[in-house]
Amino acid sequence: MTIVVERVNKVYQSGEVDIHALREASLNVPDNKIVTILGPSGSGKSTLLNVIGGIDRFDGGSVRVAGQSLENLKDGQLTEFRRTYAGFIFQQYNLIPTLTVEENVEVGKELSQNPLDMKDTLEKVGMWDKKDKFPYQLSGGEQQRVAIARALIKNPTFLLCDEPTGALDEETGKNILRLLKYVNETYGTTVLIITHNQGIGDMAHKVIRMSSGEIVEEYENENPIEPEKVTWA
Ligand SMILES: Nc1ncnc2c1ncn2[C@@H]1O[C@H](COP(=O)(O)OP(=O)(O)OP(=O)(O)O)[C@@H](O)[C@H]1O
Repeated sequence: MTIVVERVNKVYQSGEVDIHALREASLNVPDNKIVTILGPSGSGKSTLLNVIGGIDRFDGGSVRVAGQSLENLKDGQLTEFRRTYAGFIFQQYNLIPTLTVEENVEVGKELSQNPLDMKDTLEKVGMWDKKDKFPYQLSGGEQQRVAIARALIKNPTFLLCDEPTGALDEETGKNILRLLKYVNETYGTTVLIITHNQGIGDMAHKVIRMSSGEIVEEYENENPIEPEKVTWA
């Protein structure tokens, strides 16, 4: 099991008010699977991803990822864990505007002790021929490919994707989903995808629905559909 989350709570203090971003959240993610996380805005999806990826600490419960219990790790160890195992992909790509495609991906490579080959990785995402371009010279879909390459070159155990197609049109978005599926199948990388697009759930092996910090639904798809066939919403 790549990821085991058990009764995790996360509380943010906002002035006098406590915000329960996660309430007793429990979840198992088997190895090499694609998991989609659905739920309304503010339901705790990003918080769950950040907890699993070692970005956020949590308030009780346990998270076991790639054989490590995150609640027991000191800050430096948590940073090391994040660098070694987790690849992050965001809606807004977060590329460094003053660096070329190759230099942006190099940033990911430098974080890893066991990186993949640069040319191989950029070829896999279809961006080798644009390796000397800057982000502003690329379309949204191309920028997201670079962001995926930056995460992928670390050779992570799992990819955490927060609305990876949220800024993209249907055709480009489906291309990105196809790439994520390809990465899952080729490298055995576990892929977690947060989305507001219900249809994306149909291409996942497992679907989780969150509401008010709780995981309220969890089911497995026997036959996940191809990304091209996803109903776009
Ligand atoms: N750093 C923070 N400080 C205070 N409250 C926070 C913080 N981060 C998240 N929250 C609150 O925790 C709750 C869960 O937020 P989270 O971002 O996990 O939800 P989400 O489901 O990912 O939402 P969205 O779909 O809008 O991104 C929300 O009420 C949010 O306002």
